[in-house]
Amino acid sequence: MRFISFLSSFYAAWRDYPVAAGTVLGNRYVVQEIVGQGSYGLTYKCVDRASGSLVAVKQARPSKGPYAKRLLEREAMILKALPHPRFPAFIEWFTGKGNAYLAMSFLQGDTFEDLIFGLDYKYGERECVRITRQLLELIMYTHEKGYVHLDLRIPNVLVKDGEIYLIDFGLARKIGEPAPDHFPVRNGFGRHGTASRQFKAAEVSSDLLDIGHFMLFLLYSAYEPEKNSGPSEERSWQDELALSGELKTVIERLLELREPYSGSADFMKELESLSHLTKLQ
Ligand SMILES: Nc1ncnc2c1ncn2[C@@H]1O[C@H](COP(=O)(O)OP(=O)(O)OP(=O)(O)O)[C@@H](O)[C@H]1O
Repeated sequence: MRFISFLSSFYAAWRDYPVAAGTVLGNRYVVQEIVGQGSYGLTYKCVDRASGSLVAVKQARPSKGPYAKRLLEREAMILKALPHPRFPAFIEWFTGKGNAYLAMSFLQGDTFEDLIFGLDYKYGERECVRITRQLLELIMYTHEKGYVHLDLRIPNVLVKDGEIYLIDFGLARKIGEPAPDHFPVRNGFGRHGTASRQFKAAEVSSDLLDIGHFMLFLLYSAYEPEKNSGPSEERSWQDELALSGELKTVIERLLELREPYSGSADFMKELESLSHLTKLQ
C-alpha cells in the first residue's frame, strides 16, 4: 500500500514538473520563471510575444485532472467579471497538449508575506490602517460587483510603490453561491499562521473576517515578546499586542467577537474615522 502511494505521488510530481525557462506556452508566452506552485495550479512569469509585456500564466496542475481545469476556468470567469487596475487583467484562456492555462497581466510588487517573513518589515497601527483602507477599497469594488474573494491572505496582497494590489481569485464566488462540489478548503491562514476553519460561506462577512486576520498579521510583525514571559504562557492577541482601544474594537468586530459590521461600506466608515485619530501608535 505504501509503495503504491509512493508511486502515485512520484507520478504526480513528474506530471506537475514545471517547464523550463524559454518554453513557449500557447505559441505566445515565453516562460521566464515559475513564481508559484499552489495545490491546484502552477504559475509562470512570462513575456507575451504579442505585446512584449510581462504576463502571469497559471496552469491547472496536470495531476489534479479535470477538477483543476474547472477551478481555473472559474478563476478566468471571475477575473473577466472584475476588471480593475489593481487586479490581474484577464488576457485569455487556452489549452494545449491536454493542459489548461489562464493568461493574465503580471502585477509587480512584493507580497506582504515576503515583506514580513522574508524582509522583516514591521507595521505599526497607523500603517496597518492605511494599508487596510486601500485593501478595503478593492474589496468594496468586489462586493459591489456581487462577488466575495474568500482568500484574503498575506501571500495574495501585493504592494508596489505604496499601492496595494490583489491576486488569486481562485476561491472567489458570487455572493450567496454555494461551494461547487469538492471545492478546496483552505486549512491555514497563510503558509505562516494557523487560523484553520471550515468551508467559507460566500458572504461579505467572510471577507471581513479575513481582513481582521490580515490586520493581525501586519500588527504582529512589530510584536516583541516580553523577556520574562515563559513559552508556556498563552496570551490572547488583545493582551500581546497592546493596541489602542479603538483599533482593538475594530478588529474584534471584524473577528465577530463584538457586534459585526453590516458590510464593507460600514467598515470603511469606521476606518476613515480611525485614520484621523492621533492616538494611533
Ligand atoms: N497576476 C499575477 N501577477 C504577479 N504574480 C502572480 C500573479 N498571479 C500569481 N502570482 C504569483 O504566483 C503565486 C501563486 O499564485 P496563486 O496564489 O494565484 O496560485 P495558487 O495556485 O492559488 O496558490 P495557493 O494555493 O498558494 O493560493 C503568487 O503568490 C504570486 O507570487
